[in-house]
Amino acid sequence: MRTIGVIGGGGWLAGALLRPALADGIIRPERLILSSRSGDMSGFDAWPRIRATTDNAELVAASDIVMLCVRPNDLAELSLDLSGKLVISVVAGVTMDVLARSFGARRIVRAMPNACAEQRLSFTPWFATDSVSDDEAHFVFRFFSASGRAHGITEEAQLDYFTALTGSGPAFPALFADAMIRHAIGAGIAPDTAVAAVRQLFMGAGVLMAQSETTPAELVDVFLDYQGTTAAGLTAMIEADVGSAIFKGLSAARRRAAKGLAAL
Ligand SMILES: NC(=O)C1=CN([C@@H]2O[C@H](COP(=O)(O)OP(=O)(O)OC[C@H]3O[C@@H](n4cnc5c(N)ncnc54)[C@H](OP(=O)(O)O)[C@@H]3O)[C@@H](O)[C@H]2O)C=CC1
Ligand SMILES: O=C(O)[C@@H]1CCC=N1
Repeated sequence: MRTIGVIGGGGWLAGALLRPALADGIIRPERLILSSRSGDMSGFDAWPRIRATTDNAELVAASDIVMLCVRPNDLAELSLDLSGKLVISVVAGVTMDVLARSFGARRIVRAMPNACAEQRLSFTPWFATDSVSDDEAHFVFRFFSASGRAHGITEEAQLDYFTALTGSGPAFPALFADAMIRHAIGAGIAPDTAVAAVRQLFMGAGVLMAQSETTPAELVDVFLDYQGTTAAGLTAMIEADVGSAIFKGLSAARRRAAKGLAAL
C-alpha cells in the first residue's frame, strides 16, 4: 500500500475526507502522514498510528502520494519538489499548470469535494492529467468515494464551475434555510422550534430530491399544478426573481474560483 502525506492534514476538509477513508480501510493509519505549521491535529484519536509532522519536506520524502489541503494563499508559501509523486490537490482555483510549474509535479489530480464529506455526502468532481496511471486513478476514485460521490470530469475548467456549484457544500442551502428560520421566528415560532423545523425540512427535502426520479424542476411544477398554499408561495418567490439572486451568487463564486492564483 502507498504512503500518503497530507499537507494541511489537520484542517477542516482534510479531516472530513480522511476519516471516512480511514474508517473504510482505503488508507491505513500507519501509511498516513499529516502536516500542519502549528502541530494541531485533532479528530484522529481513533487512529493513533497516524504520523504527524510540522516538516513538509520530511512528509514529502516519506510519501508516494502528496495531497495538498491548505488554503490557496498558504499554498504560495510552500516550496517543495513534488516531481515523481502523485499529487492530489483540493485547493480551490489553483490550476494543474500552476501546480506543475510550482512543484515540478507531472502526475496531478485536482478534485473539488465539499464539507458534506464528513457525512460521506460530498459531490466530488475530479480531473487527472494523462500521466496518472489507471491504478492511481482507481485509488483516487475509491478515496473520494468513501466521503461521497466521486465524479470524473474531462475538462479541468469545469472544476472552477463546480467549486461554485457544489464545492460550497451546505453554504447556499444554509442561506435559504436561515431566511426561512428568520421568517418563522418573525411569525411567532420559538427560535429552537424554528431551527429544528427547518433542519428537518432540509433533510427531508434533500433525501427526497436525491432519491426521487422526479427532478427539482418537475417537483416545482407538481406543487404549482396543485394550486394550493405552496403554489401561492412559489409564485411569489418566482415573481420576486429568487432565481436571479441564485444565478448572481453562483456567477460571483465561479468568477472568484476562476481568478485563482495565476502564479504562486
Ligand atoms: N472547507 C471546505 O468546505 C472546502 C475547502 N476546499 C479547499 O480545501 C483547502 C483546505 O481548506 P480547509 O480545510 O477549509 O482549510 P483549513 O484552514 O481548515 O485547513 C488548512 C490547514 O492547512 C494548514 N496549513 C497551512 N499552511 C500550511 C503549511 N505551510 N504546511 C502545513 N500545513 C499548513 C493549517 O494548519 P496550521 O495553520 O496549523 O498550519 C490548516 O489546518 C483549501 O484550499 C480550500 O480551497 C475545497 C472544497 C471545500
Ligand atoms: O469557500 C471556499 O473558498 C472553499 C473552497 C470551495 C468551497 N469552499
